Formats: sequence, structure tokens, C-alpha cells
Amino acid sequence: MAHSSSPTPFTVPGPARLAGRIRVPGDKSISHRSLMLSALAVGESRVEGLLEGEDVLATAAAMRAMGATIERGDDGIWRIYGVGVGGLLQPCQALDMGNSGTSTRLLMGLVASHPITATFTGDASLSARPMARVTVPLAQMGASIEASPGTRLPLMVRGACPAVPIDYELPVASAQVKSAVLLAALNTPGITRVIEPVPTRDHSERMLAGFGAQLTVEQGPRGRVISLTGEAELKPQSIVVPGDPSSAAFWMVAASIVPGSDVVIENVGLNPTRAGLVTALRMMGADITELDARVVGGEPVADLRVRHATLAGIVVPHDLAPSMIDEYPALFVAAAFAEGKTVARGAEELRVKESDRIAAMRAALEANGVTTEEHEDGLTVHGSGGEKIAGGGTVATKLDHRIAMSMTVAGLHARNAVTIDDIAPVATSYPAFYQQLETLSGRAA
Ligand SMILES: O=C(O)C1=C[C@@H](OP(=O)(O)O)[C@@H](O)[C@H](O)C1
Ligand SMILES: C=C(OP(=O)(O)O)C(=O)O
Repeated sequence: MAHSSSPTPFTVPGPARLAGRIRVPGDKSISHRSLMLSALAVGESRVEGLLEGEDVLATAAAMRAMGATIERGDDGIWRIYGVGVGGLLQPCQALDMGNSGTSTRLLMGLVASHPITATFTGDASLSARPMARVTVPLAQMGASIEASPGTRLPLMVRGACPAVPIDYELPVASAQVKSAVLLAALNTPGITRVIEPVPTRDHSERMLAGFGAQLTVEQGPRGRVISLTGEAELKPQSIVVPGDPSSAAFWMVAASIVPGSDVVIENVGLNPTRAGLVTALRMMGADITELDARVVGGEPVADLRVRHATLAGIVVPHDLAPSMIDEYPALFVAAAFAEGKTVARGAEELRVKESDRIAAMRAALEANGVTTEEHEDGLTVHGSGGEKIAGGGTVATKLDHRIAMSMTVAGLHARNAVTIDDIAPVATSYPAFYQQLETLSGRAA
């Protein structure tokens, strides 16, 4: 499942204003969950608008390896025939998770309460990421885990059957950890509770309820309390996946920074637990209009019209961090073109993504003439006041799709060409990104 092992360099083809309409691919978080829950329902589920990126395909391959039938029809609709909660089969081979943290951590949860053993492997980026945040609660539920030093991949989970329900307060604001525990809870007798002091994306809760699981969410003194009754029976569903706000982020920033741009980004998911970048960009003065607000697949969605605007630096509110955690690289690019400085702190989680996104973005921006200051928990970026940045540098993407796409956007308003050392990782979340860039910049053949 890992993308091509030979790097694919890319030189951003000079300044271009962006104009036109674009439809972003399906939401990655919702796509993963739609495959996993469909694979645990008995009967046929259908998923429309699934993100067909490498990360989601890794989840599909793993669910097949554990017994589900998953097919893509010629109509683009995915049909999934599930095995039922408790019915996952022992995979014959290690599950190759490629570059995908979400696949790994959520599937570890599923395996943890089934009578099976699975080994998880991944690429160099994923193998460097911390897994203890998930193994700790799963071990409390009874799973046995053998991991590489530092609780990293390759890692083996031997499920407990029956697993034991726990009350678990998240020590880190992570939807992946929350979801791992909730997915393990599905095949665990009794009620499992997750206490979430800081709200994170709530797609698991929404979708579990949609599939018929008994789930309640209450506000307690220590935060949101999500209670799930185990040994659930999931009913097959028809799911429409809304567009990914994390993918829309690149066009929101690109249209904001390149003079003359005017873009409509269609079908963008605006779940409040995901929409932090829209808030931050508006605070900076971005011109973003929501058109045709509607509900798709139980999630709020709108088309976003974004026009070039003069941006001003801000202090990014800490409490926005969980709702824009994957969008910081794009936000740092917006900051590089703002008037004055932008200070983003309270985002130490960025250090354990596909790359250390604080260090990687600092190096990438500095290599292209942008002044920054690195903090343990964030970055300060000094903006150009709307002028082109110097450019001319090469970006080390570190197997991180979001670094590649963010710095491609920066290259759209630079005096000298920006080179990205490897754009292959973009296929993990946004296979059509470079094609759509050609369309929006009027360079399509
Ligand atoms: O649950 C999810 O689908 C995700 C949660 C976030 O990770 P954390 O849980 O580590 O914050 C995010 O960065 C990732 O891209 C997707
Ligand atoms: C952090 C990300 O994904 P994952 O954790 O699934 O690798 C991301 O897509 O930015």
C-alpha cells in the first residue's frame, strides 16, 4: 500500500491566479470509518464519494484481509458486505498500513476485542509515529501488544475476547485514540466510556449512532463523556461522504494569497469539529463565502467561494487547534503572505504527524525566504505583506502529503520557482491535487 518508493520531484510552475470551480475528494476520516463500520454490519452497505487515496485503500485492504467483501462498482459506488461485530477473521499476513495513522490506530482498536491476532506494518514515516497512546487503553481492555522499541510499528495486537469495558479519559486531544477505544468497545460486553476534555472530530460518534450502536454523548465536569454499549448489532447503511475540508484548505489558502484569484470549492464538509481553518483565515481577513449550505451524509456541507484578500497576521487561538490540526501547514503558508506576524502555539501534536510538521514547515519556509521562529508547540511566521516570497528553495517533504501540497501553494506566489523533493505522498489523501491545480491555474491541456 505504500506509495512509490522512488521520489517524484516537482517544480511549481510559477505564479498563476486561480479561477474556476473545483470539487474536493471525499473526507478521509469519514471514508476510513465508513469502510470499517460497514465491514462490521451484516448485509450490504453502500458508500458514495469515498476518498480513493492510498490511506483509505489501506483500510479497505485490511478489512478485506479480516473477512469483509469490499467492491467498487463501475458507478463509483463502493459496496461492502460486512461480517458482523465479533466476526472479524484472523488476517493471514501482516496488515500494511502504508502511511496512514488513522488506519493503524482505529484498526488496532477493532482487533483488540476480537479473538484474532494482527501485525501492523507501515512506511518509514508511520513506523516513526507513537502508538502508546492507543496501546495503553487497549491493554487496559485486555489486549496483548508486542511493539517495536518506543511502542512503534511493526506492532502486534492479540485481541481479548471478551475484552473488558473501561472508563478512559483522553490524555491527549486525539480523535484517533477516542475512536480506537470506541471501536474496541463495539465487541466488548458492558458500557465503555471515553471522556474527552477537549473536543475532537466527532465522525466516529455520528457514524456509530447512524449504524445503530447505542451511544450517548453528555457534557460532564471533565468534558464530553461518550458512552457506548458493547456487543452492538450494526445495521448496514448507505453513506454519502462529504468533501474533505483538509483538502479544501489548500485552495482556500491558494485563492487567498494569489492576487486576482476567485475560486468556488464545492461540497466542503463544515462539521464544527473540522472547520477551524475557516475561522482562522477569516480572522486574518480572508474573503470566504458559504454558498448553498446543506447537509450531506449527516454532516454540514457548503460550497466555498474564496477570493484573493489582504491577510493580516494573527495569534491563532489555542482552542482552534483540534478543529484545524491537519491544516496548520496550510495556515503557515497563509501566514507567510500576511501583513505582520502570525503566532501559532499550543499545537505540539504537529510534531507527531506524518512528519514533525513544525520543523518541516519551518525548514521549508526558511528555504524559500520566509522568516520563522520555532517553538516547542508551534511556529511564528513573519509575513510578506502580500508580496511574493523569494522562493527558489527545495522543500524536503519527509513523506508528508500536507507539506508537499502546502509548499506547492506557497510556490504559486513566489519570485523564483519552488521545488518539492517528492510529491508521491500526495496520493495518500488527494490523488487529483496536481490535476486540479492545472485546471484552476488555466494550464490544463
Ligand atoms: O481520527 C481521524 O480521522 C484523524 C484524527 C487526527 O489525528 P489525531 O487523532 O492524532 O489528532 C488527524 O490528524 C488525522 O488526519 C485524522
Ligand atoms: C495526520 C494525518 O493523517 P494520519 O494520522 O491518518 O496519517 C493527515 O492526514 O494529516
